[in-house]
Amino acid sequence: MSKKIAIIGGGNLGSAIAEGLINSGFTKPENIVITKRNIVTLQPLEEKGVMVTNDNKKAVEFADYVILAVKPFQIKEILEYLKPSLDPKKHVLVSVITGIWVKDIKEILGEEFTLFRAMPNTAIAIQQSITCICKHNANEEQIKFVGDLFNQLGKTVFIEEKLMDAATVLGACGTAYAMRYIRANIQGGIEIGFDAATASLIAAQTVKGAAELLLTKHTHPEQEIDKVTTPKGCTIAGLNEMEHQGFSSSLIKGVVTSYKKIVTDM
Ligand SMILES: NC(=O)C1=CN([C@@H]2O[C@H](COP(=O)(O)OP(=O)(O)OC[C@H]3O[C@@H](n4cnc5c(N)ncnc54)[C@H](O)[C@@H]3O)[C@@H](O)[C@H]2O)C=CC1
Ligand SMILES: O=C(O)[C@@H]1CCC=N1
Repeated sequence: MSKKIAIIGGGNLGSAIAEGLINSGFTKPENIVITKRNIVTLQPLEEKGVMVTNDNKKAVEFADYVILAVKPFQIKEILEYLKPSLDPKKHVLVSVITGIWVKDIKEILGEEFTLFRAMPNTAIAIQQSITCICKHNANEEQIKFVGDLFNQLGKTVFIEEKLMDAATVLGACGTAYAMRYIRANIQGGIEIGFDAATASLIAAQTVKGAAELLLTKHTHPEQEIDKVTTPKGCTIAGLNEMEHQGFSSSLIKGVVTSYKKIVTDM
C-alpha cells in the first residue's frame, strides 16, 4: 500500500514539495495531505487532487510520513498540539525547519520517533534542489523512502546532523549568493552593451551551463577555467582583476559570516 504523506505548513517550501512529488509521479495526489491555517492559496493543489485542510490532527492521522514545513518559531506549539496524535510506531517525521535539531523535537515528543532533518533550497519548486538530509532512529526502508522522495525534487546527500547548519549556508543560502553573482553579471553585461533581458538570459544560461559541466564531468572548477583562459587573453585578465578586488575572499567571508550567524543566533 502506498505511504501517505502529510505536509504541515503549505507555504513556499511545503507547496513546492507537494507540487514536485505530484509532477514527478513519486506518489498520487490522493496520497498527500497539506495543511495551512488559511487554505485559499492551496486551491491549485486541491484541484490536482491533493487533500487540503487547516486541521493538522486530521492530516497526521491520515499519514505515515509527516513533513514539517512551518517557520522555526511555530514548531514547538504545533508539535505539542499534535503529540497525542503522533505514534512512533506509525509516523516518521521529516523536518525541513532551519535550526531545529533532533534533540529539540525529542524534547517535545520523546525518544522513540524516527526523525529526518532535510535542508532543501528554493529550486525545489522546479525539482532542482540539492537536499542535505540527516537521519535519526531510521531503518533501511525509511531511509530509502525519504531519499527517494527528495531525489524526485533534485539531488540529495546524506550528512551528519552536525553539518546541517553548514548545509543551510552552502545549499540554501547558496541560491541567494548565486543570484547575486548572476545579477552582477547582468549589470556588467548592460554596461558593455546588452539590454537587460538579453543580459539576463546570457548570464543565467552561462551559469547553468558552467554548473552542468561540473555535475556531468565531475571536474574541478579550475580544470574548466583552464579551458577558457587563453594565455594573455581577456578571461584571465578579467579573472585576475576580480581576484585583486577580493572576489573569492569576499565569497568565502560571506559564507563564513552566514554560518556564524546561524550558529550564534538561531
Ligand atoms: N526558504 C528557504 O530557502 C528554505 C527554508 N527552509 C525552512 O522551511 C520552513 C518553511 O519555509 P517557507 O516555506 O519559506 O515558509 P512559509 O512562511 O512560506 O511557510 C510556512 C507556512 O506554514 C503555515 N503555518 C503556520 N502555522 C501553521 C499551523 N499551525 N498549521 C499549519 N500551517 C501553518 C504558514 O501559513 C505558512 O504558509 C522554514 O522553517 C524555513 O526555515 C528550509 C530550507 C530552505
Ligand atoms: O536565511 C534564512 O533564514 C533561511 C535559511 C535557509 C534559507 N533561508
